[in-house]
Parts: sequence; structure tokens; C-alpha cells
Amino acid sequence: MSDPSVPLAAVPAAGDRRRAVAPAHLRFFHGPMDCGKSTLALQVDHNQSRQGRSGLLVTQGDRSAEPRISSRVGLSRDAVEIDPGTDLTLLVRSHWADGRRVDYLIVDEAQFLTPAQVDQLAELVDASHVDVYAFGLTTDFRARLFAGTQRLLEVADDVQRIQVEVLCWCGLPGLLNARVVDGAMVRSGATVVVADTAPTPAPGETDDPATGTEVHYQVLCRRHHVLGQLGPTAAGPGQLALS
Ligand SMILES: Nc1ncnc2c1ncn2[C@@H]1O[C@H](COP(=O)(O)OP(=O)(O)O)[C@@H](O)[C@H]1O
Ligand SMILES: Cc1cn([C@H]2C[C@H](O)[C@@H](COP(=O)(O)O)O2)c(=O)[nH]c1=O
Repeated sequence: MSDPSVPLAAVPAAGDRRRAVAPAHLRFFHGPMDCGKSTLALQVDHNQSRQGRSGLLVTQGDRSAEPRISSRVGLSRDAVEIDPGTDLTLLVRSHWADGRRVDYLIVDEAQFLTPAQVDQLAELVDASHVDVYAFGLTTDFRARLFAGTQRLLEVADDVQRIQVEVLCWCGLPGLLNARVVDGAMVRSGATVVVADTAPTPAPGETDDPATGTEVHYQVLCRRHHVLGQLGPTAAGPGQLALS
């Protein structure tokens, strides 16, 4: 009796002389900022590579501002920096042309992928049997799905919300990312603004010397994201500060 969990296409028919190829998968791990996505990405890479598999790590807009995947736990690893114009199929093929195997891809900051790039990842899984592990934010600062996240939710074989809870200041699980500019929560602006959840720079320092503004993110529960309340005494617009 064949194993029903293994797609028939991966099981050579009797007499079929094709080498049985293990099926590959497109896996997407998502959550709010600071929930452990980059850490998990590096753990997956570690466990895959120690079994002799060859991986390719890609990222964009890492908080280190370097072509690296870096975790707040302190781990980091070199990665290929991509951008919305990168053809991921050609990127993998160029590694093959250089004689480098690519058994799996680790894609961090996957929220920044274009839908077309997500489709390229799916094609690499289906046609070239490359396992793809993607890690990214669920929603942007407006609590809307990123385009790359939406496409991954539509086509990934496996979708998992990362289980490490990030807490809102009120103690409830934080699911949504608030953008804080000069101390106030904002709901308009560019979707992509690379910044951290780190505490604000020292007085007089700013994140963006060009504009002099300080930008960071804060993870909130749904209620306080809706209210725009960044803390127990910080009232959102038109909201009484509630203890
Ligand atoms: N000093 C620390 N000791 C243990 N865990 C830490 C430490 N600093 C950060 N972390 C863990 O790392 C998580 C953030 O990991 P990271 O991979 O950078 O998140 P993401 O990529 O989702 O923003 C935090 O939620 C916390 O669990
Ligand atoms: C909510 C939100 C975030 N970003 C940026 C901010 C960071 O640079 C990354 C996410 O980093 P993580 O800690 O590894 O999750 O995304 C953005 O550009 N736009 C947003 O709305």
C-alpha cells in the first residue's frame, strides 16, 4: 500500500527508471516583528546543512544593513541580498552553473518578496525539487498583509505562525506592528521603512539624519493597535489614557 502522504508523482511507477526524487515543499513561517523569524531561519539552515545539504540564504533589508540574516539572539550568517528585481530562478541557476548544489533556500524578510518572486520559489520547488523555507512578517504597520505574505499564504504547501509570543505592553499577545515616528503611532506612509523595535536612540540622536526623525516599531495587541495606544498612560488620538 503506497504512503498516501507522498504525492504519486514522487513515487516512480513500476518499471519507471527515473530516480525517485523526494518531493520538495514551500514552507512559510510568519508572525509579528521580534517573534523569532530570523532565529528560526538560521536554525533551519543549521540543521539542514549538518545533514550534508547545500543551502542558499537570501534576504533583503536585514536590520544589520548588511547582506546577512541576523537574529536578535546574536546569531547571524552571510546571505545574498536580493531586491524586487531579482529573478530567483536565475539566481539558483547561476549557483548550479558554478557547480554549487542548492538543495534548499532560506528566504528571510519574505514579506518584501514580489508575488512574481513567490511564484518563482514555487516553480523551484515543483520543477527543480528545491526545498524553500520562507520567513516573514504577517502584516504591515497598517495591519494589512504585505504583497509577498499574501502570495505565500495563497500558494505555500505549509504555513505556520511562529509560536514564540511577543507581548503587547498590556500583557496580551502582540500580533500587530505599530510604526512609531517621533514618539507617535502613524498609520500612513511608505509600506517599506526598515527600522527596529529597539528603544529610541539617545536624545539628540535620530534614526534618519536626513529628516531628523526617529522611527521604530512596537508590537501591540489588536485592541491597542486599533486604539493607537503605545503604553498604559500614552493615550491614542481621542482616547482617554486607561490604566
Ligand atoms: N538576550 C536574549 N536572550 C534570549 N532570547 C532573546 C534575547 N534577545 C532576543 N531574544 C529572542 O529573540 C527573539 C527575536 O528574534 P529574531 O529572530 O530577531 O526575531 P524576528 O526576526 O522575528 O524579528 C525575541 O522574541 C526573543 O525571544
Ligand atoms: C511593520 C513593518 C516593518 N517593516 C520593516 C521593519 C524591519 O526592518 C522589517 C522586519 O524586521 P523583523 O524584525 O525581522 O521582523 O520590516 C516595514 O518595512 N514595514 C512595516 O510596515
